Amino acid sequence: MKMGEPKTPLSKILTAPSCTPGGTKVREEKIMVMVRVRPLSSREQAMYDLIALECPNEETVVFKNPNDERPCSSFTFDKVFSPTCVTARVYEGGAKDVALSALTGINATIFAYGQTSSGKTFTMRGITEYAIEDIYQYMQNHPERNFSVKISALEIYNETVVDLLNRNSGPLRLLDDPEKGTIVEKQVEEVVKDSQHLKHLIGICEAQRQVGETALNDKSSRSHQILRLTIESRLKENSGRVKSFVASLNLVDLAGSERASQTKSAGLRLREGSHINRSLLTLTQVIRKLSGGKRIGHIPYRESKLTRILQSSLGGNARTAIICTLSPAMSHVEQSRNTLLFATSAKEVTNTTRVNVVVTDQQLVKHLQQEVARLEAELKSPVPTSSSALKALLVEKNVKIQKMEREMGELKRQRDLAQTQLELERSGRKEKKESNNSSPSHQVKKCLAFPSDTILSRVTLETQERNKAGRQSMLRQSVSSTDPSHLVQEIRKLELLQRRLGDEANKALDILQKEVACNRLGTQDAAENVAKLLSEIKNMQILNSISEDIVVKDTADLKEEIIRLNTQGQTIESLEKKLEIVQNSVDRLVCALGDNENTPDSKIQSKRKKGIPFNLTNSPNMSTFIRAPCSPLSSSRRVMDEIGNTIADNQSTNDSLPSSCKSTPLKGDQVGFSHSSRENTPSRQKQNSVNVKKMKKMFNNTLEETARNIRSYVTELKERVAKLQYQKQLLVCQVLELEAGETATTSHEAVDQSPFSWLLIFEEQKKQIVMLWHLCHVSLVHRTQFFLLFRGDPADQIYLEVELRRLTWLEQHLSDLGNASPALLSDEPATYVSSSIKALKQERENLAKRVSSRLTPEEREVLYRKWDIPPEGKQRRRLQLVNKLWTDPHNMEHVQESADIVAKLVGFCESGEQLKREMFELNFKSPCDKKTWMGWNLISNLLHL
Ligand SMILES: Nc1ncnc2c1ncn2[C@@H]1O[C@H](COP(=O)(O)OP(=O)(O)OP(=O)(O)O)[C@@H](O)[C@H]1O
Repeated sequence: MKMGEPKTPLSKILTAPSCTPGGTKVREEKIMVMVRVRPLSSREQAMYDLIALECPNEETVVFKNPNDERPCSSFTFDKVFSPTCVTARVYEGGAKDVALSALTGINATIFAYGQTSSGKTFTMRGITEYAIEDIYQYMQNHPERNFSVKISALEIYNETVVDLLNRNSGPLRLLDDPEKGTIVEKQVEEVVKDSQHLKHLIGICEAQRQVGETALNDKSSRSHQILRLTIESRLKENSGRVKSFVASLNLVDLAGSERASQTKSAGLRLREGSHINRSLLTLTQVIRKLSGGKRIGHIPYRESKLTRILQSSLGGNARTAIICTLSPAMSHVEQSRNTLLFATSAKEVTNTTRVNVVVTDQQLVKHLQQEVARLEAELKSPVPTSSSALKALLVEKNVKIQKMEREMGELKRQRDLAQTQLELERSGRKEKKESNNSSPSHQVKKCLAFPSDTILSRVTLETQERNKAGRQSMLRQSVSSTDPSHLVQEIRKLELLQRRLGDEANKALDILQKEVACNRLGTQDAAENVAKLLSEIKNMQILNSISEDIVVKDTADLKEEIIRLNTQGQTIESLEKKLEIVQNSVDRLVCALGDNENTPDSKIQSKRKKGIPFNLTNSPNMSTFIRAPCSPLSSSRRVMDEIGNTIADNQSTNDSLPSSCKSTPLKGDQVGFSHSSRENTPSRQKQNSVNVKKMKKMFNNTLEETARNIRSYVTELKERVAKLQYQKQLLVCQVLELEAGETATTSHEAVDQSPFSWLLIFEEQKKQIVMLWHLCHVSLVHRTQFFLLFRGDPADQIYLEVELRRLTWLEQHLSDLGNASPALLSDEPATYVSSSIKALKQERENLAKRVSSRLTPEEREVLYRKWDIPPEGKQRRRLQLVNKLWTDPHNMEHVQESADIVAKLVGFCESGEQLKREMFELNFKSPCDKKTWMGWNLISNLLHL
């Protein structure tokens, strides 16, 4: 018989193996329970006993009682062997695997349980014989290992332990060993030479065993017999690895439970029977307690010597198989039922098995030396091994894992995106081939659909260069499907806008000039500057007039259009230069106004300036200026209100003031005298003088602010021109591409069409935008919307570019203001920055209020832990959390997390409101520049009237 490796039926393995500290595997396994029904004995047949048991299949046994009307009860087990099954089949059916486990270092126990004369000894003899054969066969098949087999044997007779290999030793004591469990003191253990020797020794044990005759069995075993084979196996070549195992195979033939009435026992046999029944009862109780699954409460192992010795096999470190033997006779039905109930409990008992590794002295010494060396090294170097340090390492590891998972997610996203782009590109090419006259692409429409009041940032060479490659690629894609007449119409619309801008600039400067002239305000320099401005703006108008003569035809001649646009390109550049000059002029004007008081000239003119407030009320454009450049909350409005109040006060104290004084411009130095002619008291003089000074100061402030607003206005004009120029460039590119035709397009297709190149540009732009948001104190909600919406789709390109330009300009503008002359500084940069910071602070506070309602307590707790927010802090935890959002522009992981949290707080996803690109419409409004844009809107609206 060829020996295979011992196997465990899968159904018996409850849990996956896990590692013990010693490195061996531990697994839980239920006791294997088999039932064997013997044939009717000759005695039973002679008594015409009926068969009460049937085995319909290999797992079921059924009671069949013709005299009983109760329904048949059936029992299922791992294996059921009918009376026709030979012992070899019983062995192969389950006992074999268990027996051979001992060869691989796993303890094993096989025992037979059943009433007297049910066939326990008959079965166990056969099992032992087959096991011995297989064990030695296995050894032969594994020459690389050295095996050693030892045998010990004992019987428990009337609760006395007797050594079957040394009967003269008398009763043996049971001892408790902390490592080995229960051991039998002074028990002889014979080293087995070979299988024959083993069989011989087992024969001696059999011969030594207490056997007696009963009414049911001529050779009834009156004791429990335990044969123990201890098998040690070691690899012949010792490679330093632990490769030695040791395990015991217990082959247990129990004495049979018996009824005195049936066995007709008396005297000695009766006493034996009572001991047997008592120890079997304890076994039954142990099994029943263990079968509950949980080892709660006391397991009465110690109540019998049998259960003490078998303790490790019952719920301990051993694979156990129980063969329950049954007589099929009707006369033994009750005993058989008890046996089956025992078997049913036994199949619920779980053992925990592991490989018993033998560590040789040599290996132990080597291992200990290594351990000592390791401990010494630890002592020398202060490596953190404390639990807190380990915890920190664990956290760090988890963070790394999370990061890697996120990176993986991002990579997957990029891969999917690239694939989608590739597919789009392919289908695009296909469509392009099919029709060259398709409708304008969505992308181009978006490029051209700039709202008229969109404010674009200044076009810088750097930003153009930065994304030139990507943009051109996009343009190439869009051009081929653009209707030429549509392009020309768009160009015309832009030109119209451009002309209107020129008009607006002109009107604004005209107003300024009138004010200055009317009020004789400022120095000679200021007047000159204004005059200069006027001529400059007129110059711009001349440039613009070039395009006014051109009539838009329904069908555009593209060649003409290109030539014209090329010329226009130059004029736009000129216009931009002119605006630059205008802006500088306004700057000088503001400087002149600011310096006015400090110059010698200003002292000379100070007397004249005392009359300015009164003159100002008669200025034809005064109302315009009060309303125009400043918001209703602006300082100029407040100043004018104060002036009005002062005048009212004066008027109330002086009703007889000549009406002409209220409407006719007066010389500054006349003001004081005018009042003093009526009530020329020193106190009144002093009061008037204070009022005039106050008014003068306030008026100067008003003018300065006005000039600054004009400067902002001109800056905005420049922005618009920049935008127009950019749009024109786009259109010129498109027209040129169209003109170049299919050949050029095809040759371009090979260049820079890769979606990956766009993704690189996208990532770069995204980082720049995030940094600029941070520098410009842009709203967190805006950042979140933008960040979550634009994820790298090629159609996002125009939005990213516009945002980048707007922010670049804003940041540049803020730093320009910071570097401007002291006169310019005043409170403007402070207003810009402080108002945006204030708005951001307010926004954070509002978001913090949503933390409790939008996040569950668990989510909050996770976030507090993740973002390192202590329970006790100066601020409330939710505000601390929100204050940490969007604070690290260098860390894209932080940015992503911040966006996710803000999105949740604001409810972008829940509300079902999908974020749409169109919501941006290239028309971003930043909270930090509200005042400036408000002013601009007011001026703009006014001038359009
Ligand atoms: N499966 C079987 N096939 C044929 N004969 C069997 C079978 N099982 C047992 N016998 C016979 O039944 C008789 C009783 O068997 P056995 O001594 O093994 O019972 P037992 O359970 O050990 O009894 P006890 O507990 O009294 O020692 C024996 O003569 C044996 O040969």
